Amino acid sequence: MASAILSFMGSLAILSGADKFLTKLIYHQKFRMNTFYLKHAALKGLTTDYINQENGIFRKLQTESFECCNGNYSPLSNIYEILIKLCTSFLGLFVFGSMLIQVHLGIIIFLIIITVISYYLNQKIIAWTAANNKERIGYQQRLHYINDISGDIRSAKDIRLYKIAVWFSDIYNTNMKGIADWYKRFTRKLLGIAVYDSSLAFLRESIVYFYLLYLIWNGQITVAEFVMYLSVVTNFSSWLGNIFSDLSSLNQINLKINYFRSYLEYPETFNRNNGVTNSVDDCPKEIELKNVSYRYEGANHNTLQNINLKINPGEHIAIVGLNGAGKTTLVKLLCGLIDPTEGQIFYDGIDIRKYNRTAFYRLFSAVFQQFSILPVTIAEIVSETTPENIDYNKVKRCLIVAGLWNKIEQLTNGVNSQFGKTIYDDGVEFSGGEIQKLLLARAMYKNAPVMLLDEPTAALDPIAESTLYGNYNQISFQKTTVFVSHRLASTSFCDRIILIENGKICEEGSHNELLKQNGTYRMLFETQAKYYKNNLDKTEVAE
Ligand SMILES: Nc1ncnc2c1ncn2[C@@H]1O[C@H](COP(=O)(O)OP(=O)(O)OP(=O)(O)O)[C@@H](O)[C@H]1O
Repeated sequence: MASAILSFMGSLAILSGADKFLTKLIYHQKFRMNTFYLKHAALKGLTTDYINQENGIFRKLQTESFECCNGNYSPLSNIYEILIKLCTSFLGLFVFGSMLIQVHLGIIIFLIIITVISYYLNQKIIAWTAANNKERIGYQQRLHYINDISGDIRSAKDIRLYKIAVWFSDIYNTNMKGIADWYKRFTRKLLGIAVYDSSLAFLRESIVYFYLLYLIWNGQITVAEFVMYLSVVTNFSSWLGNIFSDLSSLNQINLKINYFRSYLEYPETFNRNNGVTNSVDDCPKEIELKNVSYRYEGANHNTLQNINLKINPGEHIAIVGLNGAGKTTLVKLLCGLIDPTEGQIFYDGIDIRKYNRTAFYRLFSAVFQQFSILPVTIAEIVSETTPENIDYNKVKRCLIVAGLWNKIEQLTNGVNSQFGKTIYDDGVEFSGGEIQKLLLARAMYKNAPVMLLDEPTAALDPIAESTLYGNYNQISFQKTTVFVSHRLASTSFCDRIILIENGKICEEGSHNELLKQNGTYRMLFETQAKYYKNNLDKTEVAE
């Protein structure tokens, strides 16, 4: 008897020690695995085809994937812990099972049946949670959004001027109430299952208890053994229950890993590791669009429809049109951020799908309306390279032509000043127009053969704008340029103006040719000119 009790106590100590030791041992491994997969998730996001980033399904998978490996309690880091728990549970099951088998095999079978029933009862909670999770996540997303935006400097002005705080506070309360209701329903479900679960545990304990009493009655075990076996039964049931719940957790993690895998394996359609590179040099080549149409994912009509356009090497093109006409979409097509849904685009006579896309991007310097600037030094932003590789004279030249040098000169650290205060307390903040000049300097530094400027002057003051037009020849020297603008007068220095209307090229020619056509361009131009002229006339009359 003493040996049985000793082996019982020893097994308990070994199992709990093994569990603690292994859990500590994997701590470092968990961290390594998290960072490894986080890096892959980030790399996929950074390098995936641009079109994937515009795709709702991809973005959802991306969010799920980051959640899967972010933090010490993420599903991926739990794998190790669960596997260790499973090992110790199996060991415990084996140790206590071998003790119980000496009493009666039927007890083991009975305990397994009770545990399986309890497991299926608990599966009901998991199924309920899965079915109602979308609702809970919705509340949480809205609450997170408000939490995030409350500290976002970009929204701070609108929040104050449009009384958004009051509005958001109502939304906050509604969602807090929604989530509290959700947890109330969840708890009710949990309690319902807990009643059944406790009844099962009671049934289990009673039957085993009476059976062991019966054995004492018959003189088959002593009172001391009775007490020990009671404890063995509880331990056996607990290890068995752990195994079932760990297997269920592994199953759920498996689902999340499937999301992660779908994200990492999300199809990439652009040529990356192979493809043509021989036309990618400093010399601009002919660009031709043949019957190009483009439809955004989920849209019910084409944004661009059957575009045919040839841009000669070194030609300066202006693209004009009303809001939503498709100008930016055309620019994205030209530089290969998106591929036509119909038709083909050729660069130097070769379909751009055949190019190595990474090399192809070297052909373009672009300034988009939506920009991204990293919190690094001004020189690093302009040169897009590390400090040891920066050509500081070139940085200066580009900043002068972009009209930003006077501002940079006044900064204590000049071009080595950090941009923005998101990371550096002493970072410098720029106005909208100054940011646009910085982006222009960056585009010039890249010195690519094709320059794409999508409304580069929208935020510039009249003098800065006029200086830019004056410098345009210098900026665009020996380059093909595509200049998108709503200021029609500014397009007159371009060789050719393309007017896009309803996704099609409606008018094409020089400024004077388009005025003579008496069409939409003339109407738009006169509408804009009239505004300036009328104001000027009024001022002169007043004088
Ligand atoms: N990522 C997108 N997903 C779905 N539709 C889009 C997307 N981007 C643009 N669109 C749609 O395509 C149309 C053309 O957009 P685009 O940005 O090309 O117009 P634009 O001529 O540059 O307009 P603006 O002068 O206002 O800048 C718009 O009606 C817009 O709703």
